[in-house]
Amino acid sequence: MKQLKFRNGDQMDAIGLGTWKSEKGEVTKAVKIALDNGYKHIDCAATYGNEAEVGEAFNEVFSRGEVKREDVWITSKLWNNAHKEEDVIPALKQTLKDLQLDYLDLYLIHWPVAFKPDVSFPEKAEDFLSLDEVPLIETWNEMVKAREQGLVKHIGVSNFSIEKLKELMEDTEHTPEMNQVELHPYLQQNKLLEFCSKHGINVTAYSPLGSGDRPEAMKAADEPSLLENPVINKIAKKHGASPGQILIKWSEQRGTAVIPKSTNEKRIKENLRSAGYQLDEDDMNEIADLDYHFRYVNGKFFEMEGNSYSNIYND
Ligand SMILES: NC(=O)C1=CN([C@@H]2O[C@H](COP(=O)(O)OP(=O)(O)OC[C@H]3O[C@@H](n4cnc5c(N)ncnc54)[C@H](OP(=O)(O)O)[C@@H]3O)[C@@H](O)[C@H]2O)C=CC1
Ligand SMILES: O=C1CO[C@H](CO)[C@@H](O)[C@@H]1O
Repeated sequence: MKQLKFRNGDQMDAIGLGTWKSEKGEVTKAVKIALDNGYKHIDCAATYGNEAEVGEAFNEVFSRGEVKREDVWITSKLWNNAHKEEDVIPALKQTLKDLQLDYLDLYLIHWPVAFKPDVSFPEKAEDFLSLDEVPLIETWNEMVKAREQGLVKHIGVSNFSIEKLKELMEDTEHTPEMNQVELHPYLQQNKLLEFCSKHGINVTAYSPLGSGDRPEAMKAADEPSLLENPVINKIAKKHGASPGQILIKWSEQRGTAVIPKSTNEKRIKENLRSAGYQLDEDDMNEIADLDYHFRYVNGKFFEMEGNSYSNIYND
C-alpha cells in the first residue's frame, strides 16, 4: 500500500477506515476488525457521535499489545460549533478523552463554517456565526497551539476550496498539512490536487464509494451511482476485483489517502485488499472521462437565506 509523506517525514497509510454513520452498536466491532486485519489508519470526527465507541476499540486493541498505538494513524475533526479561540482545545481534549488517546496523529478543521457554541447542527440562519465574527485564522492559531502542545502531531483542514486555502495561507506561516475533501471519479478535484501538491498539502478522499448510506434528506432524487457505473464495473471484471476495490485503488493510485466506511466484516477486509490491484493507463484514461463535478456531500445544507455562507465550495 502507498504511504503519504508529511513534511517532518511521518508517513500515513493511504487506505483508512471511515466511521461516519457507523452505528454506536457496530463501530467498536468494525474498528477492532479493521485493526486486527491490517488497517493502520482510522478516520473519526466529534460530530459522528461515536468517538466513545471507537475509543473502546482502541483501548481493547492497544491493551492487547499486538497492534501498537504508535503504528496506527488516527485522525479526528473539530466540529463547527467549537471554532472560537476558547473552544478549540477543550473540544480536542474531549475527543482525546472519548477516543481514550493521549494524542491524535491528525486534527482537522471539519468545515470552513462556524456555528454558535450551543448548536450541534444548524436549523436556521441565526444558528451560525459568520467568518467575520470567528475568522478561520482564530481557529487555526489554536490548532497550531494544539500541535505545539503535543496534543496532535499534524494539523489540517477539510472541505476547503483553493480560495479558502489561499485566504488562510495569507494569514499564517503554518500551511495546513492535509485537506480532506470529497473525491471520486465523479468529482476528481484536479485543480485542487494540483494546488495542494504545489504547496505540500496532502489530500484525503472522502465518500470514495458515493456515500450510499447518507441520510435520505442529504440525497438528490436522481443522483448517479458510482458503484453501479458501467465503466467501473467493466474495469472491476477485467481485474477480478469488486467495483468498490476499483474506486479505492483509483484514489490510492493517484497519491491521495482514501477512507471508505464499512461496518461489514467482509467489506472492511475487501476494501483494504484494494491496494493489491494495479490500474493500467487505459483504466485510468477511461475513469478520467467520468469527471462530472458531482458532489454527494453537498455543502448546501450550510447555505441558508440570511446567513453569510454561500457557495462554500466555490464551484
Ligand atoms: N470531512 C468530511 O466532511 C467528510 C468525511 N467523511 C469521511 O469519509 C468516510 C467515507 O465516506 P462515507 O460518506 O461514509 O461513504 P463511502 O463512500 O465510504 O460509502 C459508505 C457506504 O458504502 C458501503 N460500502 C463499503 N464498502 C463497500 C464495498 N466494498 N462495496 C460496496 N459497498 C460498500 C457502506 O456499507 P457497509 O457499512 O454496510 O459496508 C456504506 O453504505 C466517512 O465515513 C468519514 O470518515 C465523509 C463525508 C464527509
Ligand atoms: O463528515 C461529515 C459527515 O457528516 C456531516 C453531516 O452530518 C457532514 O457535515 C460532514 O461533512
